[in-house]
Amino acid sequence: MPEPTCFENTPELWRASWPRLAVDTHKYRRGHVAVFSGGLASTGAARLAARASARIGAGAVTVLSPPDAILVHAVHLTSIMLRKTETVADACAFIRDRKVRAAVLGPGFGDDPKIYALVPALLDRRRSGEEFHGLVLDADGLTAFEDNPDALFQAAEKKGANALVLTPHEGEFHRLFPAIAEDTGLSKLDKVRAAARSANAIVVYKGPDTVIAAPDGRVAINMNGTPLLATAGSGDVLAGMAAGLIAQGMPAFEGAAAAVWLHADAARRFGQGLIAEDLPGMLPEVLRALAKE
Ligand SMILES: NC(=O)C1=CN([C@@H]2O[C@H](COP(=O)(O)OP(=O)(O)OC[C@H]3O[C@@H](n4cnc5c(N)ncnc54)[C@H](O)[C@@H]3O)[C@@H](O)[C@H]2O)[C@@H](O)CC1
Ligand SMILES: Nc1ncnc2c1ncn2[C@@H]1O[C@H](COP(=O)(O)OP(=O)(O)O)[C@@H](O)[C@H]1O
Repeated sequence: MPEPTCFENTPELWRASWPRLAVDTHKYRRGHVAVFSGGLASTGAARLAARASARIGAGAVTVLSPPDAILVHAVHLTSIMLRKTETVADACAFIRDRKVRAAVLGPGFGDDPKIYALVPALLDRRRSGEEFHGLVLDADGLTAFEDNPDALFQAAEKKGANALVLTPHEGEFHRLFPAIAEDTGLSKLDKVRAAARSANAIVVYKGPDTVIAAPDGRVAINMNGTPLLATAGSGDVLAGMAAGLIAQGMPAFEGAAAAVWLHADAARRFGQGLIAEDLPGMLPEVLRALAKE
C-alpha cells in the first residue's frame, strides 16, 4: 500500500512535531523570528505578524525596519525588538549574528526592489547562517514576483536552500501561478499540489478551504475555517504564526498546517466582532485547549 499523501488538517497531522519547552531553554533557543517592515505609512502589518510569532511561542521576535519607520514602531513595540535595517547585507548579518530561525517578508512591505536580492539571500544558507530554517513569503512579497516567478522558484530549488513557505490568497495565487490557476481541469487540491512542486515551496493557498501542499506531494485540507477571518490583516497574523512555529523547530509543512488550524481556532473562539489585532491575544486560550486534547 502506498503511503497516504492527502490529509485533513487536524492536530493529529502535526502534533508529533509540536515544539516542547526544555527546562534549560532560553529565549533564542526557543526560536528567534525576524519580521521585515515596510516604510513609514505601512508598518501595521509587520507588527501584526510579529505579535503573532511571539504569542505562538517564539522566544524572541525582532521587527527589521527601514530608517523612516523606526519611530512609528518604537512607539508601538514593547517586548518585540526593533532593528534598523537598510540593506540586504544588514539583514543577513543580523539574521546570522542573532541566530534568527525564521523570517516573515511581505506584509506591508510595498514595492521596494530590494526584495529581489533579499529573497535569494534569505534562501541561501551561506548568507542566512546555519540556524535559519525558513522564510514565510506573503502579500507584497508574493506580488513582487508576478512578472518573474521563476526567479523565486529557482532560488528555492538550489541545493541546500532554506525552506520557503508561500501564503497566497486567490489573487496572489493567480499572480504567481497563472497557468495553474487558469487550468479549469484542476481542483483546488490539484492546483496547490502542482504549485508546490513548481515553486519548490510549501504553498498555503488561503480561502474558505485553505489547502497546504509540500513539493513532495503531501497535501492537507483545512476544515475549521470561518468567514470571521475575512478581515484585513488576518493573513499577516497567519504568516507570523507560521514563522513562529518554524522558528521553534517545526518542519515547514507541519508548521504551516498547524498555523492554519490554530489561526481558525482563534477566530472561532473569539467570534463576532473579530479584527486581526484580536487573533494573537486568543492564542494562549487556543494553546491551552490544544494541550488538554
Ligand atoms: N494593517 C495593515 O497594515 C494591513 C496591511 N495589509 C497589507 O496591505 C498590502 C496590500 O494587501 P492586499 O491584500 O489589499 O493586496 P492585494 O494586492 O492582494 O490586493 C487585493 C487585490 O487582490 C484581489 N483579490 C483576489 N482574490 C482575493 C482574495 N481572496 N483576497 C483578497 N484580495 C483578493 C482583490 O480583488 C484586490 O484587487 C499588503 O502588503 C498587505 O500585507 C493588509 O494585510 C491589510 C492590513
Ligand atoms: N470566507 C472565508 N472563510 C474562511 N477563511 C477565510 C475567508 N476569507 C478569508 N479567510 C482567511 O483569512 C485570511 C486572509 O488573509 P489575506 O487575504 O492575506 O488577508 P490580509 O492581506 O488582509 O491579511 C486567510 O487566512 C484566509 O484563509
